Amino acid sequence: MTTQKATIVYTLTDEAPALATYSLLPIVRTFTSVAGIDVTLSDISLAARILAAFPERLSEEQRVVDGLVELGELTQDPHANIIKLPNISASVPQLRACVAELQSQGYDIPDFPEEPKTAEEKAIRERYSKILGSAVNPVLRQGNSDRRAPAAVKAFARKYPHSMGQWSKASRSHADYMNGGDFFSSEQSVTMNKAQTVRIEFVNKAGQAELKKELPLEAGEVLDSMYMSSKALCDFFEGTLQDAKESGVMWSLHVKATMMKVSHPIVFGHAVKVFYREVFEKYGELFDELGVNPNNGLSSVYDKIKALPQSTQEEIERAIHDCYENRPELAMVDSVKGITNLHIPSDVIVDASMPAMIRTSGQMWGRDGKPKDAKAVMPESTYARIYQEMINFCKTNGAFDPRTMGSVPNVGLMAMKAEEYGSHDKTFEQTEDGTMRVVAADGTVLMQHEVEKGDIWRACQTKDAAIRDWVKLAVTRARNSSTPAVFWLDEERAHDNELRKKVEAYLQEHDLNGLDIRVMSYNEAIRFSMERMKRGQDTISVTGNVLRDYLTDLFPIMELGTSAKMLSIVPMLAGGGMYETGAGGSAPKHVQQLLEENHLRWDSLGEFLALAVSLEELGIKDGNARAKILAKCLDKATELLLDNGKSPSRKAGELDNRGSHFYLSLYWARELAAQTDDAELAAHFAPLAQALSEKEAQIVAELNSVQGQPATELKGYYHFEPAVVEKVMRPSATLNALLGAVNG
Ligand SMILES: NC(=O)C1=CN([C@@H]2O[C@H](COP(=O)(O)OP(=O)(O)OC[C@H]3O[C@@H](n4cnc5c(N)ncnc54)[C@H](OP(=O)(O)O)[C@@H]3O)[C@@H](O)[C@H]2O)C=CC1
Ligand SMILES: O=C(O)CCC(=O)C(=O)O
Ligand SMILES: [Mg+2]
Repeated sequence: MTTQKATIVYTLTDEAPALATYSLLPIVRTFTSVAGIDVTLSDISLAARILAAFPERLSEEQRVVDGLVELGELTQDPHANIIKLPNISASVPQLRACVAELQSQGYDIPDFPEEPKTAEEKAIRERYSKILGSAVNPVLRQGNSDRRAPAAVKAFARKYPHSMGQWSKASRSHADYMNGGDFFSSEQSVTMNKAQTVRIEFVNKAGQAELKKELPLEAGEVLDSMYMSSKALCDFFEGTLQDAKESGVMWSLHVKATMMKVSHPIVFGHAVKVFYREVFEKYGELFDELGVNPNNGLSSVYDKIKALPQSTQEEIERAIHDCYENRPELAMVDSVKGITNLHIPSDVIVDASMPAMIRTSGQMWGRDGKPKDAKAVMPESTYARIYQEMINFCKTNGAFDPRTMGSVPNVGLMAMKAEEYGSHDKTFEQTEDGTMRVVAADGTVLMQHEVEKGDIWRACQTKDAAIRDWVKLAVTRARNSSTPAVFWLDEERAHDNELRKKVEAYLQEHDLNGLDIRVMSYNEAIRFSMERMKRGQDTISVTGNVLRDYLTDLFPIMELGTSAKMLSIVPMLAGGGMYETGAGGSAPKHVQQLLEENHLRWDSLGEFLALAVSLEELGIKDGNARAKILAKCLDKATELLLDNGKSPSRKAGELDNRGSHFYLSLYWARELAAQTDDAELAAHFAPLAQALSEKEAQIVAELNSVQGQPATELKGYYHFEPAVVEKVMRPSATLNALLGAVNG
């Protein structure tokens, strides 16, 4: 019944969103096929990316295509239409767990070499380093970011507000950050007046220069350099621990070891070594021999000491426990299992963890499973200050009220690996004292820092084309939403001052008539936005990459209870579109619940919203009228789903992810059957709408009755067996049969 051919690439990722895909994708395909749209699946899960990196070690049947490479190329195609679900940005412990699982399934994948020595190990490590941390998003995000809560979602949150913990003026929770010696205090920044290749060099105390990296830069590109003093960092950690102990608040650490995948694990490692100072002092040499790496958290100690005799293991475990006596109480990730904040660097990720804390009256979970006031330690003061501002605001004004509060959408600079996002290959942990410097092609020293052994030095680059597009996107968003926009650019930051000049210049390229566009420092910007938000007014935040990440969890979690309900669009520089689903992650806790009681509380609202925009865009670009109708009806279906309370519940036995997908298909089919723009399309969906309506009770019963007991073993966590997951995620024979009948 169709004439045009178009493709949406839907990503298969990890954990909860991957499970949800097994239920949602067959539904989506049933609908899109009538508009001649293929929805193809591209596997960019952690497991697939590892398998794709070692083809020569796998048999023909075991080999997989490198989905990420393919998608990376696709981003350069003006017709690209990609729906991107959240994926694991793997920490080393996650990567190792995935490797072990693949090995146990018979894949001859090499171990991750922690400290590569031979050439072969170094080559293996090199391949793994491309998979570690935030490795997918920077490749796919070939455009800037436009994240906001659609009107229907905001209206729903106002009508049915999520719970918000009360804030007391007496709360002792606060953010703590360095007052010197951090990246913020040392940042330098230059804008290239012409294209050239600069050199990053280290000059030792004897005056010998060592080339660390050559960096080809474009004209107009902004280059920053900065360092964090390891001494200042460790003194800071010690000070915060003593302060927390004396004042009786819990201690917690919030970093982004996945996205800042080189610098933040080192910061995390210092925290582990300072917290467990006695243990590392006493067993340091033994730990070195065993290959303990504190950057991987205390789990690395537990893991490596398994090789020791039982009595030594117990002795070390006792020493660990003794530390808890002298240190403040440590925030827990899982108090039942005794997993602390310092166990694994990817368990507490600042963008999600700080808003969760602020939403919970500024409290985190203690050893006894009870919520308590906490000191939130975020060493880098550049961004930590905004959290203190929000905490101050809540202490003064009480918790935000989702029924009345306004919205803070975000336009984020992220294209072409902007800012810290792309700093990984330009981050160096110093091995001796000396000078790090950036030297221009003509020999001029552009920037330099005196550094000491252990300091973390990094450079960040931001391309002019990305900045120009970001300014354009901000103006477009301000115009389309008739909302004031604030560029968050700190007067105290060297980098932001370079950006300020460009923003001022590029704004002149646009018609600003009637728009309210301002530039403010971070503290001023967040206060301004929160004051307006409290009065029910919206303010667009236009920010750099890290603030984009932080704010698109922070504000949505206050406004909507979760960032899963965000519309997250990446208009790519080459003309294509990527539609991210939500703004959060892959929710590992949800998988645990599915395994324990066969209930998946993952909310696919982000997927629904992304799909509607993806279809609409296809409709416009290809002149595909049916795609436009599908998009319009999908948006209506999503609104109905919200209004009728058909989102997943958190409790087993009630409607879950699968049930919400059923309702989406029911409402979508009804809307299509009822629309009058395309009679053939209406006739096509009328029988499905009728059948789904008639069988509603039966289907819901089939979907809910499987819950309450453990799900079938998925035969893997990172690399589960598709046939088994399909069975678990599609338990309603009635629904499957009805969808199958449409597909013929
Ligand atoms: N875009 C991407 O690819 C991103 C990937 N990640 C990756 O995700 C993993 C987990 O990160 P983490 O920081 O724990 O953050 P998550 O966002 O995955 O989890 C935090 C909590 O947010 C809630 N949540 C998030 N998404 C949904 C959803 N769709 N439906 C319902 N609830 C939701 C859940 O709360 P509750 O448990 O209370 O239901 C969840 O436990 C990491 O491996 C990280 O690297 C993280 C961010 C973005
Ligand atoms: O790439 C990542 O690791 C996560 C990114 C993220 O959290 C975000 O973009 O919101
Ligand atoms: Mg984020």
